[in-house]
Amino acid sequence: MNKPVVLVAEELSEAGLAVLGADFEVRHTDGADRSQLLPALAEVDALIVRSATQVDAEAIAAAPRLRVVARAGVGLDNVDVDAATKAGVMVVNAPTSNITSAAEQTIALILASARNTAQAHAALKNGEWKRSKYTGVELDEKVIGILGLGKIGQLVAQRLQPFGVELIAYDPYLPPARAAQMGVKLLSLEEVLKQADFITVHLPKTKETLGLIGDRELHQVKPTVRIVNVARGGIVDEGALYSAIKEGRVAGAGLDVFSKEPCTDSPLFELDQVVVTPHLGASTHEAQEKAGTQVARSVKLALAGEFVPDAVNVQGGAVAEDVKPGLPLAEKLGRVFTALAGEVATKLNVEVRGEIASQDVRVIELAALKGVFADVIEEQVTYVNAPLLAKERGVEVELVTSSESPDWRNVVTVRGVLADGRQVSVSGTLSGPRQITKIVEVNGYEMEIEPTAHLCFLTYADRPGIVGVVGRLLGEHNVNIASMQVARDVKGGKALIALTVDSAIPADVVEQIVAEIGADSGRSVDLED
Ligand SMILES: NC(=O)c1ccc[n+]([C@@H]2O[C@H](COP(=O)([O-])OP(=O)(O)OC[C@H]3O[C@@H](n4cnc5c(N)ncnc54)[C@H](O)[C@@H]3O)[C@@H](O)[C@H]2O)c1
Ligand SMILES: O=C(O)[C@H](O)COP(=O)(O)O
Repeated sequence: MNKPVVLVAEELSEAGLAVLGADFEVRHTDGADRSQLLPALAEVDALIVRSATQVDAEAIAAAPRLRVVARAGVGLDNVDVDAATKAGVMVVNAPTSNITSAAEQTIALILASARNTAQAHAALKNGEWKRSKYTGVELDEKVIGILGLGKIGQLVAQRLQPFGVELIAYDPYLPPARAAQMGVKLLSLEEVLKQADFITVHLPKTKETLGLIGDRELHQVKPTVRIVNVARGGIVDEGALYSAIKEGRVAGAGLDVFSKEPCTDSPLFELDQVVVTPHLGASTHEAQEKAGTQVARSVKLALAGEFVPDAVNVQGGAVAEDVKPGLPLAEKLGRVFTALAGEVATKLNVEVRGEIASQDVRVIELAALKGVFADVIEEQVTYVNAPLLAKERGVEVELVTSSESPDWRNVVTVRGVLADGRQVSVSGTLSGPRQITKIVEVNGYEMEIEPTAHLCFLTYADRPGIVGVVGRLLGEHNVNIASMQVARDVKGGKALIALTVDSAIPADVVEQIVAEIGADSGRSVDLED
């Protein structure tokens, strides 16, 4: 069997490659070069990138087999997550892998900017002993303004605390109490701009943050302010920063990131007050090892069809161990549901009852939806795009949970209303120490059958002789019955036959059975992939 192909489009640590191991065919390309990247994507199952590869809609469309894009780092501004979601492609990152390195790089740039370290170093190596020119400022008793008090902003705050600084921050999405716990006062952007002696940026690059620190904002700051950006280029407008420094409205800057990268030529480079590094925030051995191994583990999980905790475009959080076995069960129930319904429902309830219902079981809803659409949609259906497919088709989906489950430890039910108002339901459980998957209810009839590769359900008016007719017709068409159960509401009422058979029952044979026994409905279900 061919091994899944993992395309590594930027440098990945040896440790990351080692985690991938021998089960994958690992290919390499230069992701920054479109003419190499696009053709290389044609056969890949997974793509691993850092920040230099644009994983846009065009790249995703060039990869028909793609199942996961893994960003070996934090920022996802180079990945079109919406396009990936529509294509059913999971996107993962390594959200904590390089935050310490980025925070340390921030401290380095703050200090370098305060003490002119880089400029003095360059001058001295050039034979110039200039002490007064490079007189700097202390951090002690200064006000540091942090824009974005998230993971990195918080680490920066912790690391600055011992310098005797006052910490203020702008982050409208963080509760003030959480900031106060860290000794940081949350203020408006305007107040931070007015009060800060140093401003350090730790925001994601989004529509709101692009150009957030522009000309207007740089007219509000102290002329002694130094601005450090280790987040993303463009959050601080480069043209506005250049003018502000030139005009003496800003004292200096430390920049690790640029609006267009690689950036080897910028008016800012001409200014002695500006210290720059080429996007080195995450470039430490430690961060790269963590990023590489984390994304490699995520890629393995994703290609094994398992839930990936670091996936950014899958609803629900980490999956508890006792919830995991419910995923293949729910997916099977979703497939049986659609086969029984013969159409996509207008309203779907995914019910989880029993012990596991006390956990976060949103992923069971996803698995059921994945099953519901698996056999009716041409494109690949995954945990990623299943909710989107439901939304696009106007299917209302609700997750119902209850710790009460009278008959079974845990039961999952997929219940739906069809366009004509009919209701269809199927329930299943994992039974016994071997956790065998069983269907325990169909359309209100109790039963116990294993959802093997080929199933058939017939609903008819209860009367003698029906089982014989079904057996004879299947025998005549060489379909071997593995198991059969008959359930009914009341004697002489409505009855249901559930069959497991050894081979698929051709549609015309089902029709013939339905006709001969005068069944209300007959549905065959093939769960074999
Ligand atoms: N230079 C590097 O090598 C390097 C390394 C790692 C991360 N980064 C970048 O650093 C930045 C921060 O990363 P993080 O892991 O701390 O992210 P994070 O998501 O943990 O934190 C971001 C913070 O910004 C806040 N925020 C979001 N939008 C905002 C807005 N419009 N106004 C004000 N606050 C807003 C959020 O509430 C959050 O607290 C990202 O841009 C990331 O890409 C750069
Ligand atoms: O967002 C990130 O993780 C950092 O900016 C690092 O990017 P890099 O992996 O390209 O160094």
